[in-house]
Amino acid sequence: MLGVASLGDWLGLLATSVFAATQVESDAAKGLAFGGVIAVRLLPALVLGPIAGILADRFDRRYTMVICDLLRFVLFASIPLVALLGASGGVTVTWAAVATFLIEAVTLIWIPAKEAAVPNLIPRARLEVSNQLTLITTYGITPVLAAAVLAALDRTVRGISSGEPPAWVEPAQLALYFNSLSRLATALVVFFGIKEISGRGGRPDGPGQSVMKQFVEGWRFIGKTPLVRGLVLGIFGAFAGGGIVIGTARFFTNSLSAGDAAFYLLFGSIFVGLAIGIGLGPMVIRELSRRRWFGMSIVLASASVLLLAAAIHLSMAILGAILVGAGAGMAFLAGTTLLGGEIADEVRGRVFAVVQTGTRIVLMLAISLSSLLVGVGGSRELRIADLGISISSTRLLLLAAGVFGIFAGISAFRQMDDKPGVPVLPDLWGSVRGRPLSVGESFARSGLFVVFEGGEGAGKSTQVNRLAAAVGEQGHEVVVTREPGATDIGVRIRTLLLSDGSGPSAPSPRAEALLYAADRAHHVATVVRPALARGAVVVSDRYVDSSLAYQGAGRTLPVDEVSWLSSWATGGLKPDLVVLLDVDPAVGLARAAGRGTAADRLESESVAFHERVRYAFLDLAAADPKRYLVLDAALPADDIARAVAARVTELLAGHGTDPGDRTRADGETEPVRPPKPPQDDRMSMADNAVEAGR
Ligand SMILES: Nc1ncnc2c1ncn2[C@@H]1O[C@H](COP(=O)(O)OP(=O)(O)O)[C@@H](O)[C@H]1O
Ligand SMILES: Cc1cn([C@H]2C[C@H](O)[C@@H](COP(=O)(O)OP(=O)(O)O)O2)c(=O)[nH]c1=O
Repeated sequence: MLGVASLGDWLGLLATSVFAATQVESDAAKGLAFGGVIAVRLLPALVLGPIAGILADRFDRRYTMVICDLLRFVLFASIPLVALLGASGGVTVTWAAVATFLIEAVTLIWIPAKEAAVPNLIPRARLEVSNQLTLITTYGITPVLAAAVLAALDRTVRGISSGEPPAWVEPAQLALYFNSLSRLATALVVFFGIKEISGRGGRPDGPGQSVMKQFVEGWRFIGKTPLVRGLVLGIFGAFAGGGIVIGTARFFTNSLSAGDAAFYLLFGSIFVGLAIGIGLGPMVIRELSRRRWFGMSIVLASASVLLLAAAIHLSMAILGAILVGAGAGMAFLAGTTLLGGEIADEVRGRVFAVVQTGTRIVLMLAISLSSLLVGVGGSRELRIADLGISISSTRLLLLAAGVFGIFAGISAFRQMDDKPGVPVLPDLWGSVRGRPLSVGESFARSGLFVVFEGGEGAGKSTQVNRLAAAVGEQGHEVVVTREPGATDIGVRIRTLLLSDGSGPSAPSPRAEALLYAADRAHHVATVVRPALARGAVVVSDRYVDSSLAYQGAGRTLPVDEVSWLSSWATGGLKPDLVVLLDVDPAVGLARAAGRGTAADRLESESVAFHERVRYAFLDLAAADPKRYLVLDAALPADDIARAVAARVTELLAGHGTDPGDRTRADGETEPVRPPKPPQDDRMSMADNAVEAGR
């Protein structure tokens, strides 16, 4: 209903401002005229915005909406009726202006009441979809539709009446009647159909607070709540960027030596972008944190303004405009949804009023100032003859707006980030593919976490014990542990995983991956983290990499899915050092067989399986060489033990002897002081091993 009713508004704004601009000659005057019309249209927001918010919070929102719509019904209808009743041209035009002003004023009161009511009607999870619909009809489809409908109406009327049509079927008048009736319909639907808008029993008397106090309180709430402040500033920033693009578009198309058609194309592109952003945005980013999405969208919009500033061809400018629209649309959608979902009912009306008043004022200032500025500066431009580009004031303004917007986006992002420490781009990428990164559980950690990895019979158990003895001798608390099976629950999981040979009783690959992850989650929570928090050196026989190698490469499950599962299980805990004992599967399996115990379910896998596992381990090590010590497992056990002890001693020294000074919040973050790369003979051993693996 809202979408249909706002049909004429957009076209009106555009048409009048262009019309005004064509009435004067000089560039500066054009700028002034274009900006001036828009400024006048948006002026009522300044006066009425604050009042609207208080009305929405103080009185029954349903009655506010119904009264506003009835007023608009009368006002819209009055414009053509005055002319029909035979008023003189001057009176008609004056009344049209007065009525438009009044309609604008009433709309200002209607919107916050409606916006504040919506979150009460719709479950939170559906809020985004509802906003999507409202915004896309208001900003995305309607302006385009309005142009099409008006053009079609015009042609039809002229076609039927062949010649000058009678006054009452003038397309513009028909559109006004249409507007008028759609308002009446909205009023009736809201009054009889959506009684729930009144909320919890209505609020006929409003809270017992003075209007002034309510006003001040609303502003204080916005200023003091970081999320709301970030949202409000971010939305303003997005509108300022959009405003500058609209305000400069006319002159910008000139600097591309493109005509009026190009201007309309550029203007239309912004709205196409808005529709794309609002309509498709949520589908693309899926589970991404909405708070992060908001900041990122503003950065996207601003960066696209930069693209626009640098555009040397109309196609580049159109792409820029579409992206500006998409970014602004997504920011607007995310912002509105966050505001609706996270702000208490009592202050919601005022916050929405500030947003709508603010956006109008920001838009007004951005459009009028920028069109004025480029109008004045339009004649001064620097031609770079060879490239055929002119560096006009328009481009400089766009450049400044883009840079400013990027800073605004980043600062909004920082203020309200709900996943601190989680890297931004991997999170975005993961979300697009349906697996957002989770926040690393933070805890104060002062110990050292060393993990041994490698194939069967590589000598991990042997080396774990050797290292534990060596570190213990240095006076550190050592916790020796392993996966799977270091806890009571783990022992039971281990039985499920490794006994029961093959056939239908064996877990399926995904079940196997989940069981290892379950063992790991419990192990990390009950053994590893508490020990690290105490400052102990934790030495584990296998950890996450085993899952990546065995379940990922071995069972050929997607490695990034297994990785995500493990990082969810561990809350992002990464080892400080992974010692990879690289062994030829033939050698390792023979050694394992030599232990005299029966081969378990995984040991019985094919040689090809174990080959895949081996190369997966080597790939992981090659991807993060700082964190890994790769050793050839064929070396004598004593040599290996010495190399490992040396590296761990170095790490312990690097952390300082007092474990207390290494307190940090752990997560996906690297250690504060990353271990130094291996030196001397250990280096050559590592290289040999990696070399052997290639
Ligand atoms: N560096 C080494 N050289 C030769 N044999 C070794 C070496 N390290 C361990 N072994 C032997 O290989 C077998 C498997 O060792 P183990 O530590 O149990 O490996 P894993 O825990 O990796 O399966 C044991 O019999 C052990 O004595
Ligand atoms: C930790 C882990 C182990 N495994 C496998 C590797 C081993 O074959 C098996 C048990 O490992 P392990 O305890 O090292 O057995 P052993 O001491 O007999 O060598 O579990 C995985 O497949 N995924 C994992 O995440």
